[in-house]
Amino acid sequence: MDHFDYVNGAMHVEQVPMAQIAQAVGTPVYIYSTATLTRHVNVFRDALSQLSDPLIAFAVKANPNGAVLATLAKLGLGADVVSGGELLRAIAAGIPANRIVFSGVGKTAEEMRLALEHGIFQFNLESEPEAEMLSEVALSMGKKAPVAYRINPDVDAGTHAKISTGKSENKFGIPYDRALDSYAAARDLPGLDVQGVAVHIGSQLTDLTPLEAAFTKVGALIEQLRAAGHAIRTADLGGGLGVPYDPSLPIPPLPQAYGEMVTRVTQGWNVRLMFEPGRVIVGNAGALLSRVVRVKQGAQAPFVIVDAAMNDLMRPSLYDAWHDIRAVDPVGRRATANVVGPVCETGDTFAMHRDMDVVQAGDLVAFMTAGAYGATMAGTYNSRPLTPEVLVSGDKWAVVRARPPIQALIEADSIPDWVKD
Ligand SMILES: Cc1ncc(COP(=O)(O)O)c(C=O)c1O
Ligand SMILES: N[C@@H](CCCC[NH3+])C(=O)O
Repeated sequence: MDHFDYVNGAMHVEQVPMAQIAQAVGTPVYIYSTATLTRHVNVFRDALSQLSDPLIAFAVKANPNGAVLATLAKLGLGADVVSGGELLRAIAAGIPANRIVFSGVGKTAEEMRLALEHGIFQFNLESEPEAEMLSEVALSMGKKAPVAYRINPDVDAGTHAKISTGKSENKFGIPYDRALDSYAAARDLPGLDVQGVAVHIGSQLTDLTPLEAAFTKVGALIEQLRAAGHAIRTADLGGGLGVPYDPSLPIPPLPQAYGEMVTRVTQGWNVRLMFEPGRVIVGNAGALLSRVVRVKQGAQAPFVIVDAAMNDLMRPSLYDAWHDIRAVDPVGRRATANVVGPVCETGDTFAMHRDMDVVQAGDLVAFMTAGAYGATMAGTYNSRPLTPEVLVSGDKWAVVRARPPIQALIEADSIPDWVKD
């Protein structure tokens, strides 16, 4: 978090005081650091420097903001997309189609057509019916779709159940034991060009062991597929590397250790390796800035009521996720408090019994490590407008997504005359 730090006692993002952004844009507001994004891309890329021409496809779902994507595009990243919307955002941000991979269990024919029109690098298929549909769509356009099957290796990623994707009971991928049959069927589909294998076992992983187990299974499968006559040229190892949120939990492995493991395990595979990192690129490059509305006495601890809520940052209510909460101008004292938002749900709670900076009404607080799965998962529950987003670079900053006027929420509805009468 070195680009989010205290200068003369007040928190800055690079050279810009957070208070200046709050003053100009209002709160809550997401703030991203270009310097941190750049550093993370370089660290991740350096960790893979032993590999020849890896494709690093940023998982757009982690942060689809156009300015963030354009920053990553400039740094040479590709994109892993899971919808037509993400595909169009990636392309609009300058990510070339030949660096885009399309994941997801529910791609529609329309989304397939869009991706084929743009000429993306690879579709990661997740079922046989999907393969059949893609083949038909490609044929109808006179094309062949480049595909990999995402396999489900039945490996427990050891992360939160709601973000585990590699166990046999999860909806993702094709069962490992049936993979040879699925590939054989895909080879017979005239609209497909079967080029690879893909895997992604979950997110916020804090241990490399399950990743290594999954990759080892991919390596064994590549051998079997080649023996069966498939020309496997790519292997997509997904994303999943965790970032440090809570110092009381095991510290996630660094990209360097991940890169060493990947280099070792994939030796001799003779494929182009692909990666889909999300959180590790953007997580610590963002914070959610919020203002304390009031502090209310509680039975055990005071409730710090802030103007951000579960609709702005869903992770605590959805996964009991822990985000560090810091005063932007700390007074130098700490105490135990509960931090909650204004939404009418008990789940609108960011922290309970948290030892934190003492704050009072009007103070600014920053929710750290909010650059991944923050703004992208926001909604308008309780008729709250979507949170604006700001990108900082050195001493420059810009609003990269404006706060929509409340009126826009109301005007979005149309009331038919027969309801009014
Ligand atoms: C297919 C796929 N690729 C990549 C990612 C990115 O994961 P992470 O943000 O954990 O790196 C995800 C999300 O878990 C995913 O579902
Ligand atoms: N939304 C999740 C990550 C989901 C990963 C998507 N496959 C989180 O905030 O941790």
